[in-house]
Amino acid sequence: MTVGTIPLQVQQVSVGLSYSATSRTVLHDLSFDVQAGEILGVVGESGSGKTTLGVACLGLLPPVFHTTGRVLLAGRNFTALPENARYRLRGQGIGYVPQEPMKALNPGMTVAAHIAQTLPAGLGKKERLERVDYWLAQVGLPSGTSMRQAYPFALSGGQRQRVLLAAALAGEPAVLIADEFTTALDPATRRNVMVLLKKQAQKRNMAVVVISHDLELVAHNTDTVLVLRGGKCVEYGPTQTVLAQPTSSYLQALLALSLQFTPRPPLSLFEPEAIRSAQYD
Ligand SMILES: Nc1ncnc2c1ncn2[C@@H]1O[C@H](COP(=O)(O)OP(=O)(O)OP(=O)(O)O)[C@@H](O)[C@H]1O
Repeated sequence: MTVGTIPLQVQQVSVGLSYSATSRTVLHDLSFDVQAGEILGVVGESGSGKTTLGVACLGLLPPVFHTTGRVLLAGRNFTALPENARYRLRGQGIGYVPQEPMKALNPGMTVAAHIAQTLPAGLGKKERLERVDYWLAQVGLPSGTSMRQAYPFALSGGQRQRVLLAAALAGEPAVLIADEFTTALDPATRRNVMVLLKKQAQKRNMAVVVISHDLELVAHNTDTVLVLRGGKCVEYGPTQTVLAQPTSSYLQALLALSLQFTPRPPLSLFEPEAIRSAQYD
């Protein structure tokens, strides 16, 4: 990539959805850039269009969706490319960690095969094996035969998410879109993979889009944030500024809600009555 080129530019992207009697707009006229080394957080309530935005950037929305506008990768109009050219760019031009690991992993492929398929072409067998082990270790999974030869059904949810992250990072993409990729991870592992992602973004000038419900994760780990509501951008800018001075009533309410959380007195285990009578409103 030429120095100074912006890895990801989303320009006036709108996405409509039509099937049967349904016809509506899911994303409304979104525009933003993600610079080399930048991590952009995309937040918003369920159904606000976060995943649709990520998949639209990859040009992988199913036919019920209609996309207008442009997605540029390193200045090149990705949207206008024929599908075979876009296919070649996925993995190393633009990588993806999908939201649903079990759907994304091929049940007939081992962990090693998932990671190896995104590695740069032309590596020898020994180097491929070493790189698979390297990426497994990077995401905190054991390297070695038993993990390499495991099939997805034998993995926990958090292990599956990390295999997908390892596979995406192994492609050394210029742009990475990671959709809710820490939901099945314990807090320590979540922290470690975020540290890994930040280091990779800086080391390789990778532009990253992190899609998440988790305001805290976004607050601590992203440079910029885009808040979606009903498919519209209601806030966009440097994360610390946007979170410190929210202009939309939506983000103000969201922030107030996260601050209002007060821990409840602990319930004694093995006391079903206490659990039944507890108020979780
Ligand atoms: N394959 C599909 N067919 C029809 N409608 C869809 C499809 N995928 C998504 N939608 C609709 O598009 C809208 C945006 O969905 P999307 O998955 O992008 O939201 P989201 O913000 O990622 O939600 P979540 O946080 O729950 O993952 C929703 O109204 C959803 O119902």
